[in-house]
Amino acid sequence: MPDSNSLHQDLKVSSDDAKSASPKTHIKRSRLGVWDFYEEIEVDRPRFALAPMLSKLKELVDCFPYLVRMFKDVFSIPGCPPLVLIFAMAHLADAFVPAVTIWFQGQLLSITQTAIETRTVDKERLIRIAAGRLACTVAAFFFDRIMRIVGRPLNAHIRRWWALHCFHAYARLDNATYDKTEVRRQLRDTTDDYYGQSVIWRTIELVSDIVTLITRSVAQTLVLVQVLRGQPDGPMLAVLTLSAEVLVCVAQMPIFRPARIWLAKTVDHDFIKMKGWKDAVRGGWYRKEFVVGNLKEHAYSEFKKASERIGDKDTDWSEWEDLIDWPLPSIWHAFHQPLAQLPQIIFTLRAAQYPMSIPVSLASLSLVQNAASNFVWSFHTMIYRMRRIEHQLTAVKKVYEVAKIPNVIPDGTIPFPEEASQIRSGVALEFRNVSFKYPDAEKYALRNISFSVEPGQLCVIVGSNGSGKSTILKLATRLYDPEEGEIFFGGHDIRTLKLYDLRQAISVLFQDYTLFPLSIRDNIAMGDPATAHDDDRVRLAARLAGAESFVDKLPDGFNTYLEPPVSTEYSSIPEGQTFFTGRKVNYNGLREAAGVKSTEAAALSGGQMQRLAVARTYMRSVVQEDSEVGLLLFDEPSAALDPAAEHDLFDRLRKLRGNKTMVFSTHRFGNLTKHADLILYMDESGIVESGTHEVLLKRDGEYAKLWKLQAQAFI
Ligand SMILES: Nc1ncnc2c1ncn2[C@@H]1O[C@H](COP(=O)(O)OP(=O)(O)OP(=O)(O)O)[C@@H](O)[C@H]1O
Repeated sequence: MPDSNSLHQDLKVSSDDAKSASPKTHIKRSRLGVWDFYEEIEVDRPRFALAPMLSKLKELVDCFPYLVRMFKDVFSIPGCPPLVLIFAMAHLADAFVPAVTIWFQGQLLSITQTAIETRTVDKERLIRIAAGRLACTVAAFFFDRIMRIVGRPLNAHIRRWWALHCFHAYARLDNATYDKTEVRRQLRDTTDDYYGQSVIWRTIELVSDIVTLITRSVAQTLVLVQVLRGQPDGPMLAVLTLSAEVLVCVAQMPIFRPARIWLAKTVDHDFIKMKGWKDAVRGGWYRKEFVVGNLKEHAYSEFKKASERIGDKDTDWSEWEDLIDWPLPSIWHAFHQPLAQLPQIIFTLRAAQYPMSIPVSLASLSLVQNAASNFVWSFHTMIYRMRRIEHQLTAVKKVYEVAKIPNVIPDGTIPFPEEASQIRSGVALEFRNVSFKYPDAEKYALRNISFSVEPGQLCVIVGSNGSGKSTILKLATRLYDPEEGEIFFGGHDIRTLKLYDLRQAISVLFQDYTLFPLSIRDNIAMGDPATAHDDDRVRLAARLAGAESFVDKLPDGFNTYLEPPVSTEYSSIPEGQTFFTGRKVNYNGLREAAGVKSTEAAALSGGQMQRLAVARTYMRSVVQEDSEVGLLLFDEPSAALDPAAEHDLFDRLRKLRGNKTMVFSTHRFGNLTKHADLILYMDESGIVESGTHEVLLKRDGEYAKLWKLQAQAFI
């Protein structure tokens, strides 16, 4: 583990100033192990020492409205207000227990003093004090129980509400927005569950802890001052004992931590390679290639070589982060030790000076130290919580801001279609001088593309890899908007149409389709959310796609999960371990009793998975007689199908589509292009040929060449 010295050294040795980020800041780059650390430094940083603390305070103040909103929201969750009140009351009542305990200790001290002076003891008072102390212990236990009992359902209510909030915030994001690095980061910071606790619940706990601890510390101090007022050297002992602790704690307060803007990344090939290999041996989906490729030895040797090259620099960023954020505590700890000894030293000196008061002083020293350790515990806990508050409040702010992340693709206002008949006869699609570049890409994916597909026509796009066929389909569904040019859908510029209506009117099957971690039934049913409940429709869609028979053969049929999203949990004792008694740990009996299968994932072939994806499309566009879909888009829907299944798919699609407009992107012409009303032949420069099969054959250009090449393969 690196220490602060190496951090300091690294920063000093290899820091250099990179290019200016803005007129008032520059970026300082440092090397920390395998990490490149970039920090934004203000050029005209004010000499004013409190500035970083004030920025931190401002940050906290900015988060405050979100905290208020969070509490308002929690109070609006059905069932929560009474639980919150009970929880808060128990917390507050608990805060006064230590102060009452000190008060009883003070009473004991005064009895001791009287006993020394008068040689008599008030027994009744002594019993009352003992009973009072006992009551304090019982009360503390009781309040703790209440907090636990109420906390559990409160957490559950909040978690449920929070899960819905998060789900909605995630689900509403469009593709281009989700792809943005800053959005991914924002989402990652608000992960909805942390050991079953939401950000909201953790914040509530934290805030109530801090309020309780402040109340507890203030109450304790007040009672302590009251009790020690009459004792010789009492206040001085109290001040000395507490100040040492306060000093250390205060130094650790977040406000004393400078506000820094930084990022760290690594370009160390060995570190990245090791991480890649670690993922490869741990992730189940790589195992097949791993085993078949005989990668065991190769992987180990690659990992070992990288590990030897990298040496001790193989540190995750989290280890450096601690040092960057908390460089001070060790210095303060050095002061702490001598300060902590001061009360004893003073006491010894005073005892030598006034030997008669030794018993009382001893009792007050014990009371002070007792109270101090209590106080210090509260204070330390409070500071520890305070360290988290900044992070926690920022998390709450992010929670609400995630729900407001604007989507990159702006919504239109015009409803579509104006009349249902517009859909039934198919919808026209036109690209007019469209150019498009993917975010962060340097090269244009499409340049000046124009074509027009009339309502009800079948258009097939063919051409070389990377020529932009899939991109055309992505732009037609507004996953992205073009940089230049316009796209018309049913005669409207698609940017003016309501996004929901546009996407309702289009059914699309992407080349890189995704099967969701849901049951096969749900995977097909989501093709048409409006009729998702209808099992017969799901079955029919599966039948049309040629999936029904193999799905029925699976042990759980349509309820099969391809990759179970929840895995079976086991105790931490590993399989095969032998106990002291000689018993060997074997989970097979438990697995059998619980009906856990030996392999949890259902294995389907690539073609079978593609049929499921096609079934989803059928569900949406073909099964429904009164379908609202007017344009069907297919991107390589037959890539994983055998020739018979492909022929079947193309044939069925042509027959079932009725009057709907259909656009296909494919490399495998089959007999599809023969039936096409329009064929677009693309290469990297754009659309190079267009027309019907006959026209293009006659032209004897690129399309004709490719067609003949494919036809020859079958002669
Ligand atoms: N998400 C992306 N980000 C950046 N560039 C992309 C992205 N997707 C595709 N591209 C690039 O855009 C260009 C067009 O890609 P597209 O997928 O549309 O081609 P295609 O004709 O469908 O290819 P294929 O026949 O291999 O499926 C390619 O140069 C590709 O590298």
